[in-house]
Amino acid sequence: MRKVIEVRNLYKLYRVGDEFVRALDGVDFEIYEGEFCAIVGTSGSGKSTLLNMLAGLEKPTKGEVIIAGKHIEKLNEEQLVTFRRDHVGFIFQSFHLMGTLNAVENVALPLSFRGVPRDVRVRKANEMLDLVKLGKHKKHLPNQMSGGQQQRVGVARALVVDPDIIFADEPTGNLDSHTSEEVMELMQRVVREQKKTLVMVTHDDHLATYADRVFHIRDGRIIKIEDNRWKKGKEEGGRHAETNTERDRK
Ligand SMILES: Nc1ncnc2c1ncn2[C@@H]1O[C@H](COP(=O)(O)OP(=O)(O)OP(=O)(O)O)[C@@H](O)[C@H]1O
Repeated sequence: MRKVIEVRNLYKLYRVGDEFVRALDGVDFEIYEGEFCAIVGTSGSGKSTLLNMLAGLEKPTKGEVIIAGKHIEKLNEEQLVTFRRDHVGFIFQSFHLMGTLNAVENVALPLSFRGVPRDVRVRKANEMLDLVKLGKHKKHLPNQMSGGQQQRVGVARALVVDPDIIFADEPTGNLDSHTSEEVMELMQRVVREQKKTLVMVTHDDHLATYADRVFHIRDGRIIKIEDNRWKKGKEEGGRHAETNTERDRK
């Protein structure tokens, strides 16, 4: 199985007044093609900082982030924009949909930034909305849809560019618990069907159980990597046996 994300000895220090905050304090892991991974930790543990490093939105203080074979910590701003456009899809907590555009137009938007012809954009957006089971809401504006439906549009929009990796930052943070479970089931299904790699950040231990592997982060360190595929009895469970042990480095 192909390695899609490799993080080596990653540090991020922030200066606050005279002090340094170690937001990431020596992080190492690998994520493979087709995995659904959750990064879980309490507020301030370093989740968003880690996701920002993986997405190339912030530079690490030290260490390596290798995505699809590219050292992204070495890319300049312009190269990072290209890298994100070509390899990455995002799902946000607050959906980030355009209020004046209907569901099809919202999903098609990332394709227009790539210069895809209109008929192809519309066809792909329609396909993605069918995939997330929003066939009946294609012409609806965001304010004519529920939170769960809006996040389904968000999932379709992340998928439409056929990215190698999808990053999701608290994707169900604005949804009630029932709707959250539905969105998690949807993400689980699309990862499997579309063979995507999904990295999700959450503070919610229960939602993390939807992931294949769960990375527990505390004080900027990965303290444990759990493999849920064993519990779910999935066929490929053995692949990461070596990473399934407690790795408390304290
Ligand atoms: N720009 C910044 N300047 C200074 N300190 C920062 C900055 N960003 C994050 N930190 C600090 O780094 C640590 C990790 O923050 P981070 O936002 O990654 O945590 P988190 O797990 O995502 O928290 P939350 O769940 O509340 O979003 C915290 O101590 C935070 O105060």
